[in-house]
Amino acid sequence: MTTTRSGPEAGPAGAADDGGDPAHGRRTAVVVGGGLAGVTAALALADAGVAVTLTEARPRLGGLAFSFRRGDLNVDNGQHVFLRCCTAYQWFLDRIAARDLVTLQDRLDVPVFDAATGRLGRIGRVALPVPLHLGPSLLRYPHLSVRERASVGRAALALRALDLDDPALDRIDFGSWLAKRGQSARTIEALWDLVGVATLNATAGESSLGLAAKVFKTGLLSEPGAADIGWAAAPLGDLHDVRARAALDAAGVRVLLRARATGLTPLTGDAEATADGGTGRDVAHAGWRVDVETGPGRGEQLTAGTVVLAVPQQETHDLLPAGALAEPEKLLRIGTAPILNVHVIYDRQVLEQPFLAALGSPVQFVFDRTKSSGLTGGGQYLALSQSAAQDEIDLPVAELRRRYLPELERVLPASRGAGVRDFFVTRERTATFAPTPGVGALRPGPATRAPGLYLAGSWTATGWPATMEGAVRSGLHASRQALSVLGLPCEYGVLEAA
Ligand SMILES: Cc1cc2nc3c(=O)[nH]c(=O)nc-3n(C[C@H](O)[C@H](O)[C@H](O)COP(=O)(O)OP(=O)(O)OC[C@H]3O[C@@H](n4cnc5c(N)ncnc54)[C@H](O)[C@@H]3O)c2cc1C
Repeated sequence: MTTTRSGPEAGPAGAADDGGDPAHGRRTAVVVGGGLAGVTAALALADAGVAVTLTEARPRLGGLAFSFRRGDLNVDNGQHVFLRCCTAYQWFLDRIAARDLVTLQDRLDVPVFDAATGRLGRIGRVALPVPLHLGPSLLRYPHLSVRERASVGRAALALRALDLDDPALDRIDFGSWLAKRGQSARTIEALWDLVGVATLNATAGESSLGLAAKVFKTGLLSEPGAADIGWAAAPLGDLHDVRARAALDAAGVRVLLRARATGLTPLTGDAEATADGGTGRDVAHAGWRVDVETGPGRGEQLTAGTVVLAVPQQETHDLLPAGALAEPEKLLRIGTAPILNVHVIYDRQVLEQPFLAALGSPVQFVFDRTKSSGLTGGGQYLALSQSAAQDEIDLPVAELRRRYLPELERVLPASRGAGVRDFFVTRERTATFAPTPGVGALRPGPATRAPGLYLAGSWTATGWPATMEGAVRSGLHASRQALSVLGLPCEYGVLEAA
């Protein structure tokens, strides 16, 4: 059975004001998708006085950044980090009152262990202006020769001179660009890819120079503290689900979980005429009907003046009404890339630091998740974050176990002889959009040609790779566009930062 709820009826406080408004129904919104982009858009719209319904297909909020229970353990689907330059994500943490659930380094410090040589190096910063702040750690970096270290400085300066607004950068691959600037294969592996694979989810050769330049310029070459690393000190679900839900409830957003949007239809009248014709955003429209499946044979029809689609690109393509984008098939050409997480519970402590990066091994980054997972009993819980994991994402657990336990013994000598209490993996096959050269031309902005319909998601044109920062920014971009059309103020200056 399908029930119908209009936004003003369904909406919380403030919605009733629309009853006498000639633009009845316009100050109502449905946000489809409860990942970081959708939650952000819902909060921003609600904060401006719009009556919002958020509809999420899964039984929880948080999208791709979530946690789940495994026995007594809280497990993150994948290790998530942010940098101090991720101003929008930190705005989000403040908005959902979750700042107390993250840790942010006082000063960038990444221990890098080379399993082939047994040497430990560090990437860190000192109290000097950019780019000198990285100079001392680069000079001491043991994983590169003196000549290679000198070449890094020259490439960094060339990178710094790039204009991020130049669309030509998107058509060039980062690996070729680095090679042309004298970066050896070893320099790319031991330095550029160390950072780039984790942030872009692709090697330099597979990455758009535009996206790589965004990461390195913003993170390493803008402010001295920009690359200080932060991570959740609690299960991701405590932030992106529990606290986000509390913030949405407090803002009066109606949240529907297990509620998959299955159709989006312009309401009859003006909207029908404009949805496929691109007749301009100033044409009055009657709004949208969003069909939502809430269980077998059950559903709701939501109506609203504004709709924000904050779902992945494939789902967006399938929900978009005809004519909403000039070339909707472009969305299907945005590829995806996997991330594998390998979880190991040892019977003792084998890693002293919060995290470690590895070279000379398939192991990429190892994080200590003992405290945040709630593990008790004196053991240690390590999560290996393996980006750009195309070759491993479908391997059986037993094979991954055979591969990774010996590798961990090479990377973490203290794990030799330690007992393994549990070993499991989490696989995210479509963890991010693939940051391949040319992807920039495929990513749409927040506005569509259909009045009142906006797009959000880390895959939209934020300038950022697929990150929590990009997701939050996309939600803010979409809501800012919507609010400006509605004539409502949007007071978040955070978009101008970074
Ligand atoms: C393993 C892993 C590690 C990562 N590591 C990092 C990291 O270290 N740092 C970082 O910044 N980023 C990281 N990311 C990327 C980051 O998690 C994402 O970019 C971000 O969370 C995407 O948010 P989003 O809201 O754009 O999309 P999503 O999270 O995909 O949210 C979309 C939501 O829409 C819902 N949905 C889909 N279809 C419908 C429908 N028809 N109706 C209703 N709801 C629907 C989905 O269930 C989902 O909840 C990582 C991602 C993964 C998977």
